[in-house]
Amino acid sequence: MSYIWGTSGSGLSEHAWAAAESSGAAWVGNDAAAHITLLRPTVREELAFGMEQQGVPREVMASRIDDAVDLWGLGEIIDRDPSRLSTGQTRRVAVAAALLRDPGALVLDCPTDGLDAAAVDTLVETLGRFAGDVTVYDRVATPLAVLADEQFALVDGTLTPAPAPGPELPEMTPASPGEPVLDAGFTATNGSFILDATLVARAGQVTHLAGPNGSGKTTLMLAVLGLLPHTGRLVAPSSPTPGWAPTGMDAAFSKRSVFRELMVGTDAAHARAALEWVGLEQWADVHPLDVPSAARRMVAVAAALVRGPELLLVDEPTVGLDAPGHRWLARVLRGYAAGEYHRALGVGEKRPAVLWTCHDAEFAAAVSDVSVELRNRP
Ligand SMILES: Nc1ncnc2c1ncn2[C@@H]1O[C@H](COP(=O)(O)OP(=O)(O)OP(=O)(O)O)[C@@H](O)[C@H]1O
Repeated sequence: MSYIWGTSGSGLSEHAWAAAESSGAAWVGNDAAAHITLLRPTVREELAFGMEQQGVPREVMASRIDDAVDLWGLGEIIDRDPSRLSTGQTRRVAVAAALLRDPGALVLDCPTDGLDAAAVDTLVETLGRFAGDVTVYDRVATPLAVLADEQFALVDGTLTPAPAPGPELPEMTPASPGEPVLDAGFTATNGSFILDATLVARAGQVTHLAGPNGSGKTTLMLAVLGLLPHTGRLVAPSSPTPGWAPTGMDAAFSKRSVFRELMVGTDAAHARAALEWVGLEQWADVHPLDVPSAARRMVAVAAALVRGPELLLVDEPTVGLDAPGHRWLARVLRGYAAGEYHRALGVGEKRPAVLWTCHDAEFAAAVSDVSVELRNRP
């Protein structure tokens, strides 16, 4: 296996795409949802799609799909709409579909993004057994790097032998727990999925919301935001409403510059304060979709915190982050909970609560004061 890494903005995804096109390798890009065809009503039929195009006999198709369902843990979602899955479920389906075509070579861009630890293990085992050439692109070292025969850095369009850096783990002093800002003991519904969750997020602390793919972490955030129905106890701040940075951030941007994006729902003074405090000044006049992925992630986080909410919800912000981006994120999440942004706004002492999700257990533990695990089955 070749492992190619680069910082955000180095042209990594373009390089990956070009490598796949020129070699004819099967390709799964960093946006797994873009691989879902939207032509098929169930995950089973989605998995069959590529093999149908290849003319694979029906019984061979059925048996390969059964094996993939076992391998990737897709049994619970096999009859579900493939366009309405969780982030990690979507990537599992995209990677499984690519492998079902029995390709001679594979190019994967950030393939562990959104996958839980069990799915990452499956990916490591599967690629370890894969007979053809595999090229993995990523912004940091992931568990797949151990399989690499060679590692290269992409710098100015040129590949240079160099090992990928791991995410930097911040040194942190745990924060003392304040009053509960979010107090939930509720049942929420997301399509046919029912989430039962009990959770408290306290002022001044960064709380990590853990749980396997499809366990309901995003569902919980959507219910707290009032975007999904729930019954039971849900005590959360209502003014200002909680800030939310979704994993799929690109669809959330609606303005033609970062500065204008930060002004949504607030004013220029807040936008300026968030721009400076997060450290995004150089991108102020750039269209959000033209900003490299790590800085784009910080635009999404800045847009969520700009109004100074008491509760900040951040869903899988490490997706798309390079090593410096991890350092940046750790500073922003911890600093926000410590009240640094409110001090920068000049509104006095306030300790908000931060609730976030992240499948990198080591990084999550290094950034968080407490961790709460969801164990619902899809
Ligand atoms: N738009 C939707 N319509 C119907 N069901 C959905 C939708 N989005 C997610 N689900 C289902 O709700 C369940 C919980 O999904 P959710 O996205 O909350 O999980 P998650 O814990 O955030 O997962 P991941 O770690 O993969 O991001 C899953 O079974 C998922 O398939």
